[in-house]
Amino acid sequence: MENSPVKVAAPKLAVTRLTLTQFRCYDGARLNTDARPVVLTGPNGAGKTNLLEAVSFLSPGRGLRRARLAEVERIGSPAGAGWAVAARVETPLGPVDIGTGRDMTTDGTSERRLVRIDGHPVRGQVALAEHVALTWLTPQMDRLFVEGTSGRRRFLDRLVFGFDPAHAGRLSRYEHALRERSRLLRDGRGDDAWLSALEDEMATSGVAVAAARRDMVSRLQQACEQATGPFPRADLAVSGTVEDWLADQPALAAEDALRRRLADGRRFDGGSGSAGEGGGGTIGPHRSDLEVRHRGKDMPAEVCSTGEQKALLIAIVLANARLMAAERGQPPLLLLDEVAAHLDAERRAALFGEILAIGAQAWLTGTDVGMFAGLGDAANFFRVEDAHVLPA
Ligand SMILES: Nc1ncnc2c1ncn2[C@@H]1O[C@H](COP(=O)(O)OP(=O)(O)OP(=O)(O)O)[C@@H](O)[C@H]1O
Repeated sequence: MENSPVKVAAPKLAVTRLTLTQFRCYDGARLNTDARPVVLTGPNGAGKTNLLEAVSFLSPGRGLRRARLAEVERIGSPAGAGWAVAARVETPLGPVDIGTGRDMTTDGTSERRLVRIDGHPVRGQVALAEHVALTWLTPQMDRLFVEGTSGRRRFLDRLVFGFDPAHAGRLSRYEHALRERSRLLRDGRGDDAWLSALEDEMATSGVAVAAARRDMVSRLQQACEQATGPFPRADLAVSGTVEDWLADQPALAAEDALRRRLADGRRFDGGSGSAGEGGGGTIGPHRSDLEVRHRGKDMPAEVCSTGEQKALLIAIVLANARLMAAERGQPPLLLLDEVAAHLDAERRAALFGEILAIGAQAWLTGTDVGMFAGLGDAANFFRVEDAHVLPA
């Protein structure tokens, strides 16, 4: 029997209304909640993860499935309808109405996402990070430590967005310049001044990206140190050439060094030698990695068991939420897809206890409502059935 855990702190950031239109399996759906955690239960294929995915579109990026925008549109929806997610979000600065969806004004092949904040269109998605911080754990992330570095970089960057919304802009400027430079080098076009301008952008935003990740990892490590309870202690490090430079030289010197290395590496980066994950150059923050070790086992995360890897991820996500609550007075939204089912009763109670103590609005899914009994009346419960959301 799980005990109803610890006191409920006042949540600071919470979705209180969510409306989906032509989104995945939903023709239309509306869900009203309060700031407590949200539990969604129902059979396989009912539409639980799709609701979490809808919430994930309240932050910049491609959502928790990294879907192409066209895939998100309900199969069988009226031609040209386009999908949309609208939400009322309570924030420490007051309520915000966020609307987002695929841009249907072009030829229907657009991968551009439109964003409206309080009814006003905003350029790009970066503005979302100024209002909503969110982190997710999905079953697909069970392989985060064993797959390529890009997933771990994305995971880390999402944590950084929560503290530093400008990180999203820096990252997209860096990636844009990186792609442009690769294209010019590959095509054998591009004069010196053009390439230098792109490399200058890469040096300034790239070093800022690396510095923000280093700073995040060091603060997150401290939050991991303070963890109590049954989740494993994680040791974190971010590895990469620029990160190494930043360990013993100021940012301006690192920028100069990166600019020089880029200018010297044009011939190599234009050839096949730079192929591989991230492409377009052998050094820079597109090559960095988040390295995680299980302290108790004294082992790198990638050789830990699947269950241990999941527990490490939960430990990191909770440490991040505690850190945000302490530093910003505002924990992030937590989207925890099928997390409870994989935990034993002790860890499940510890997870619920932490969520409530931090005051985060966590969105939790599972097939069995009994798994969530430990939350007592401290959560909003919904039953999801055949693409319909019903109060439990
Ligand atoms: N673009 C789409 N149009 C219509 N239906 C879709 C679309 N994309 C996904 N679906 C369907 O949505 C349904 C619900 O998926 P979802 O992942 O939300 O289920 P779930 O309740 O989380 O299930 P599980 O417990 O198995 O994880 C699936 O049957 C899926 O085929």
